[in-house]
Amino acid sequence: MKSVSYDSHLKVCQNKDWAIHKRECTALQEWAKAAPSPELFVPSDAVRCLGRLMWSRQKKGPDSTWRLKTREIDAMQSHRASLQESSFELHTHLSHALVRYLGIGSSEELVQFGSSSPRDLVDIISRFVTNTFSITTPTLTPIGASVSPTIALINHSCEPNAVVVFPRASETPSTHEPLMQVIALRNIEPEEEILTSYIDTTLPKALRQSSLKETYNFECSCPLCASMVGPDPRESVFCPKTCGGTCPAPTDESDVCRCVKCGAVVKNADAILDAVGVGQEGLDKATALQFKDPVKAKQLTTNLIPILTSSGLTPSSHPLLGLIRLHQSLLVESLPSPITQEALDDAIRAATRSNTGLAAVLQYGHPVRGIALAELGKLLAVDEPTPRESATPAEAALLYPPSGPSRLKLAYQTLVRARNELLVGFGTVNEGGQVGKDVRENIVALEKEIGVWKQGVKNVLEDTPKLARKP
Ligand SMILES: C[S@@+](CC[C@H](N)C(=O)[O-])C[C@H]1O[C@@H](n2cnc3c(N)ncnc32)[C@H](O)[C@@H]1O
Repeated sequence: MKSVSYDSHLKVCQNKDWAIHKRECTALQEWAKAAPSPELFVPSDAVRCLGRLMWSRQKKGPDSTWRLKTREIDAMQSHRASLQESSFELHTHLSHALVRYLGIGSSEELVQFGSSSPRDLVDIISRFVTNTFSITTPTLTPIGASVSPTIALINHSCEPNAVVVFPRASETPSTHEPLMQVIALRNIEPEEEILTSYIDTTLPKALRQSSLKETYNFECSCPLCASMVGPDPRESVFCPKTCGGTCPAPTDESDVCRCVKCGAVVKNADAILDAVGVGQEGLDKATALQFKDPVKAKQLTTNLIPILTSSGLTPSSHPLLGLIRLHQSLLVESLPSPITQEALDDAIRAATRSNTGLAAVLQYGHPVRGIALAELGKLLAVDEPTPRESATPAEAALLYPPSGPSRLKLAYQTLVRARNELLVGFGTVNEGGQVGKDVRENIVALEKEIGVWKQGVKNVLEDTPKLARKP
């Protein structure tokens, strides 16, 4: 049997957790016994988090902390009375799973959790769905669910002025869990509302709106959703006459699209619509296969990206950006050992396209941009297994990624940009989070390497005339 233990200095946490842990441990064992397949041995993060909420409601006695927490959670917004039909399935599924996890056999048994009826249970589920945050690693991979009644007071905008992150604060010893923080992405004026984004804002308006409606039950009227100005880079195609401008991508409602710069008309609207449809389907499939069958997922992204690119979509457009980002992570995950120049260069090209796309749709300092730039910078800084023989300057200018000293210089510049953005997105007080601190170390190491290289060149230059003078 596998076991996890608390560090000696985390005894306080262990004692605090104990009351709930006793119940959770039994519930997890019972759940695993009834699981139809090994992938379902552990309930979802949502069910586990809801289980903890219910056990904390069940906890009676003089412990005022639990009472306070329960009161705060009960004060959070619920949409029970106005649930969208599209979210019935999610709520029903969560209710069934929760009841099974808690081992509740009848509605009378709900009373011990402070709920008198299934209606109360739907309220709890709705509060949970409406107010939960994903817990993320320092590189923004979701690893769990969390409820913070205070942070849940913050409303949504697709153009947020703040973000919720979990940076490892500089004064926190590395063994402690990083805390949830709200970081301002720009100066926020007194009386100005603090707004975060609940969803992926790289998605086009229709998808953002449907996701907000389904999960949070409101229609967003933020400046980005209300904006009618110019094509949205999330759904745009390059000018068919390659004038440098872009055109709004065709949609089912409107297939007459013109370049905003030169007015040229997009002729292949149907082909673009088809490519977007196929791309969306492929992205869903590849995302589902990402961990189960990464080879197949990579095959899908490899085949689909050229189709969408040749239809004219810009790299910031949906679903091309999603495919490029997934492709990059699949390439990085499958880098061979020892690494080959070809695999490394492929990963760098994909990371560069991801960054180009993200820069067009996310504001400066957004944590996702910072992390993506750091990934690109780190890839560029990897020692080249077989650097290219020096080409002429004209040839070299056409080759990407560059090789040799130019590559080192680009790695350095990219990491500096990454650090500046990470300081914004994860907070200067947190030194840009764990990734910000790692990047700073990479920059220092590169400065030394570039310094050594420059010194080497200087030495060669100084020695060359003397050597040339030799008979
Ligand atoms: C996490 S809560 C935010 C706090 C909530 N407004 C409250 O008073 O408790 C999310 C809910 O707030 C509302 N909400 C958040 N942002 C909104 C927005 N931009 N426009 C309209 N309603 C919004 C929606 O009802 C949503 O389900």
